[in-house]
Amino acid sequence: MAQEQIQEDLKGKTKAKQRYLKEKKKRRKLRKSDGASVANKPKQSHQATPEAAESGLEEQELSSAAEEEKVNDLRNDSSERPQKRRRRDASEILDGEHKPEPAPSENAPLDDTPATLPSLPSFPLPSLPEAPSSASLALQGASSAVLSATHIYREDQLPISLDNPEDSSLLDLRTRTRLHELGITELFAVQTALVPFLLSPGPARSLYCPYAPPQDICVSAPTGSGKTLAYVLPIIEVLSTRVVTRLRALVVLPTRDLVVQVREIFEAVGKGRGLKVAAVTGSQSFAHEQSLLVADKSASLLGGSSKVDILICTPGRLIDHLNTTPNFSLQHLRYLVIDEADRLLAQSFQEWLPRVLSAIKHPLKHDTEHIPRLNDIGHADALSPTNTHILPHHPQLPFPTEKKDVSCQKLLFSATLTQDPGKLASLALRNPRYFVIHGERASSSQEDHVMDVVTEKFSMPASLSEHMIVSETSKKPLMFLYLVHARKITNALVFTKSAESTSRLLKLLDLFEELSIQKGTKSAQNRIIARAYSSDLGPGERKNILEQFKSQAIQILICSDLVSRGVDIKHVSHVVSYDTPVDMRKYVHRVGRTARAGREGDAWTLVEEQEARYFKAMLRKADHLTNVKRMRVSDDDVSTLTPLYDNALDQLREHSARR
Ligand SMILES: Nc1ncnc2c1ncn2[C@@H]1O[C@H](COP(=O)(O)OP(=O)(O)OP(=O)(O)O)[C@@H](O)[C@H]1O
Repeated sequence: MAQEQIQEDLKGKTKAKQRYLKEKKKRRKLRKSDGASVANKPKQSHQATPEAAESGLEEQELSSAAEEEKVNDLRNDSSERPQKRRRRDASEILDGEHKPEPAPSENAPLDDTPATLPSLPSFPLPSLPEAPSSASLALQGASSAVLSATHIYREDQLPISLDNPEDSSLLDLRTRTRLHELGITELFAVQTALVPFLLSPGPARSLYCPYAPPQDICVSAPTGSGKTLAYVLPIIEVLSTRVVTRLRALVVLPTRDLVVQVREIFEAVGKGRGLKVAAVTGSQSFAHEQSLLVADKSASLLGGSSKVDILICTPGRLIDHLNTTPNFSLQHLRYLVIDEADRLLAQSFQEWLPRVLSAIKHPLKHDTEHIPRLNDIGHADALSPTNTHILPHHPQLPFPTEKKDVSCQKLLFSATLTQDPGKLASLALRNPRYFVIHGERASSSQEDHVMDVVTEKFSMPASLSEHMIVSETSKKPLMFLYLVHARKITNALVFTKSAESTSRLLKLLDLFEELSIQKGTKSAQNRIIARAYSSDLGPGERKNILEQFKSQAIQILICSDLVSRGVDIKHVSHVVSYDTPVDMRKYVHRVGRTARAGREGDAWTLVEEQEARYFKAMLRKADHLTNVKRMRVSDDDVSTLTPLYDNALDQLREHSARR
């Protein structure tokens, strides 16, 4: 019985379900045919149909339809919403603060047209200030002395006349005659600017000028342009007027070779003028140097004692004498010359510069016990005029006691003068005056010249030709042999980076020459003579080798950078940088050993492939890349040298292995 009842119920339920499914089908059809209208159908409240209420399935169906409608509503409204949002944003900006949106009144008509906004005031867009030019940046730190430098050009030369007693160079007739004897008939540009300036009538020509102390001088002029004579001539001219011998000119140079060279020039030009010149470098015993410098070592003299008028020295030896030699005093100095100034300023050996500057200004230890009385001194001029204030009052003092300064004038010279304010400040220059010597007058404007000085772009001799050969490291010695044999380079200075590199290159060249003679490719008379020149050699040996090179008994001198600065050997026609110079200053000084005093000269740099980028960048930075021509050497160019070279290389390896 119960079984039957259950089956009846199931039938009833199945019928209801069938009815529901029919209805559902109908609705679906209707929805499909009425698709668009359904989409736009106004929103209405959903009421569950009685059938739907019968099943959970229907509820689900209805909620998804409602969802669909919501989406449609959102789509329809989407065109309006951003406008509303924009309006609110604009009012926010105008009022400067967020205002809550007013609630729309119930009767207010729906306004779909966008409200006209008041026009916004326009403000300039923020932008970065214009970047200053590199020129103005560079000039910012430049001193007024550099900006108002005197620029001179290579062609500004001044003839030295013997007929006219009043020559415009202001040189004494005796000096002019001497210059003619030495074959110098006109002043080079740097001399044309400096000699008349340093010899102008007035305090500039006096031995002491404590009340009108002279301006200090900084000179930047290319290598071989005659800077040495530019200071030698005025010093000889002014010091020749002296009565008593005092140390009045001190020339400081970085190397012994340069000291010897400058001393020879002073002696040659000053011949017959009665001035005593000495050089101290440490190549002689200290006691011997002391006996050259001071006459009296026994008593303590306020004014010091000197046997020389002009002293040329290296900084190290100078400090030794300042510290140790009794009565060696700089208080009478009229000229302090710092040649190759940038190199010397980079050298802090025993703090040489502050020590020298202090010895010029304060020559005496302020130790009253040791100050003798005026009567004991004997000579009124024993003490320099600047220091008379330390004497006890005496009515007959020859100098008034007004404010005065030391008469010493500092003269700085270099082909690569530094613009480093820190280094220049250490010199305590007095109202400095700059002189800069350039190449051709027409090549650049005055502003360009100032920029070149400030950015340390150095002038080069106009008569110099520059080349570079880029090669594999292993082929560099072969390239050197190519220059020597195929390019016939002779009277050459060859620069290497180290004493080791120097001796290996020399050995290779010697072996190659020997093999050439053995194989009969050259005669013994045509053998190229080369020597090494480095600081490893003693002073006597160095002097000897330099003299042989000057007399052309040696054709190739392989050397370190010891002789890259200042050394003046007239017949050097070629310079080879076997190892690339590490900076532009070094490059300028190396290549400057040739093409001196207007003569022609060739410079070659051998650049290893991996260094080429750096080397070119260095030249480009100095605006000099276009001046250095690249030369390509093919295998064919060196084919005749290669077998002997390989042979020489094998022998060199064996030689090195034996050592
Ligand atoms: N007025 C002149 N007439 C002829 N020759 C001169 C004159 N002045 C200098 N010389 C010669 O020019 C050469 C170079 O001079 P100097 O050595 O003074 O050059 P520099 O400018 O000091 O070079 P560097 O910067 O390389 O030291 C020397 O041989 C010198 O004798």
